[in-house]
Amino acid sequence: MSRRKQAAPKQGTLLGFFKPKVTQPPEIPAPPSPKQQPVHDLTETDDRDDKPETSITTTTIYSATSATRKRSDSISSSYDEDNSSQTSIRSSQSETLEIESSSSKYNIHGLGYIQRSKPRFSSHSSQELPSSDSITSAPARKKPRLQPVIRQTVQRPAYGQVSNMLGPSSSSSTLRDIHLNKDTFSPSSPSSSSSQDLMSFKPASTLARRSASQPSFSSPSSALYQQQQQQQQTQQSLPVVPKVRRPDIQPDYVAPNFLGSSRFGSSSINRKQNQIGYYKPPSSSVAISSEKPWETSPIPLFNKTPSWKEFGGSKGSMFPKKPRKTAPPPVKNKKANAKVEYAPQLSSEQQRVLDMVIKEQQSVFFTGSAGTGKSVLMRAMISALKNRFGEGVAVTASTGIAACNISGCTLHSFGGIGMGMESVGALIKTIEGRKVSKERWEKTKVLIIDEISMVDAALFDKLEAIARHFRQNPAPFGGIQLIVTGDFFQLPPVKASGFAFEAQTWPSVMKKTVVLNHVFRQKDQVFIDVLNEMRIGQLSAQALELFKSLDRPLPESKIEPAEL
Ligand SMILES: Nc1ncnc2c1ncn2[C@@H]1O[C@H](COP(=O)(O)OP(=O)(O)OP(=O)(O)O)[C@@H](O)[C@H]1O
Repeated sequence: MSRRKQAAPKQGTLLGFFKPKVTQPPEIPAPPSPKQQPVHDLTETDDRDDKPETSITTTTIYSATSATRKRSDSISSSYDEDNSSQTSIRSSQSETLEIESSSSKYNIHGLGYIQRSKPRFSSHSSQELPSSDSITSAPARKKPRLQPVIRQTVQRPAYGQVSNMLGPSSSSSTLRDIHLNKDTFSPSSPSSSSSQDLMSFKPASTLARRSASQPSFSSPSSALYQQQQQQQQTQQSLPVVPKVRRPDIQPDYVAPNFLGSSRFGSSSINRKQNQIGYYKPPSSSVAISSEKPWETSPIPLFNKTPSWKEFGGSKGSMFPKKPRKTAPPPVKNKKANAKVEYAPQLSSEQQRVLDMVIKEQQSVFFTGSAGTGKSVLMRAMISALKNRFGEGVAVTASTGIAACNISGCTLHSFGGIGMGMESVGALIKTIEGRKVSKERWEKTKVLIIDEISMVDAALFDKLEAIARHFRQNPAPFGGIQLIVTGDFFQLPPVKASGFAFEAQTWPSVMKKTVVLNHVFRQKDQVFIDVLNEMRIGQLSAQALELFKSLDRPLPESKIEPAEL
């Protein structure tokens, strides 16, 4: 403290030439010797270095003094209205500022405030600043040691406290002026207007390092100090809001607490301790008298942080999801194991064919004209065969569409032969490389082929040889019961190697052939007879007259008739 008082401005000292109305650039005084260097608060702010600082660079001094001048101008502008006594305040405060700026070469934090804020007016011209020549001619000095900027613990005064700090005649001062001052200085007696009191200003950083617990405006006579005391008393007198445990009655809606969600990275929060159940009244003057504030509070209480399970969603999801149904037990082959219940009322001829297949277990080829119920009979057979043999029943067709109609696969896919263009030996090698196809040939007991009219003879012979090879059975088709249906009067095979019934192995395989004659699709017997004659390509005279009687011009349409 005693050292700080020695830093008062004196004529002829380092700061003496920074008078407000100097018009010529001041000369740069020679750097004082260590012995002449005034001792100031630097030793108090930095305990590591008790040596007086002599390494003030010229630039720092000029910047600091220039800034100080601006600061003093802005402050003095608040006083230069009609109070002459404040002139001394201005000058003394200005000197104090200069002292602080010059003695504390590290007063960069105070300087920063000045540089960011524009002076409200400038009564001093730039001629007061030293010229660049004088700066360069200044002797080189030791590089200053930068001090860390200590954050102020001074409580920022409210707007209404500005006048109390500066006195009754300082109503024109603004918070900005106080803001500039409070970062560097703390008035020990703000209400005093004498220069001596202002000279006793202390750097706020020094006060902050001395005691953080002491208020910056510690004078009991300070209005700010009194207001702080009143605030503390008011806070102590406020009612204590009790912490409410989780109520027994759950509210209808529980808002999600996003902080408790692991999605936001706070999954480590102990949710038991994260119960909000804690009602804070909107106004501190309102106290809760009820033991169950959620019953009387108009504000809905979020009594508990719901977990992601309680909220009905997955982790990180804020929307409830439907409970997932329990998965059914795994089934190896659902299609094969499922019992097919298809038992239409079959005609007598249909039933006879079914008995030949099921009871007599013979390979049967049944055919018939359009609408005789071949597909209906086939479905009934599949149902009966699957219920009996299970996975041993292979349902195939010559085309994909026909296979879909009976819930099967193509004959090529079943055999694992691709396009089936290679020789039997090559196809056998191909199948041997496919474990699934090989096992299928070995395990199949009944092979169903629909739309046999599109299967060429060569393919039929290849399949028969492949079956005998993999089943190691010299019987026709390796002992597989063959159920074949189709109408050879309908679509022929794509490859013109002959129909399937023209295959060499066809007679040995198909022991039974049944022709269905009852047409279910049409009821007009004349029309049925004409269709049957057209099916075999032998139209009678009556059929020709009937068709000619139907001859008429087609209505104009964009749809062109298909060419068969
Ligand atoms: N036993 C039956 N009782 C009653 N209606 C039947 C019977 N069998 C088949 N039908 C009906 O006859 C119609 C033709 O049957 P389906 O399609 O099986 O004949 P299709 O021989 O397969 O014909 P297409 O050769 O043109 O494919 C269908 O409407 C079907 O419902």
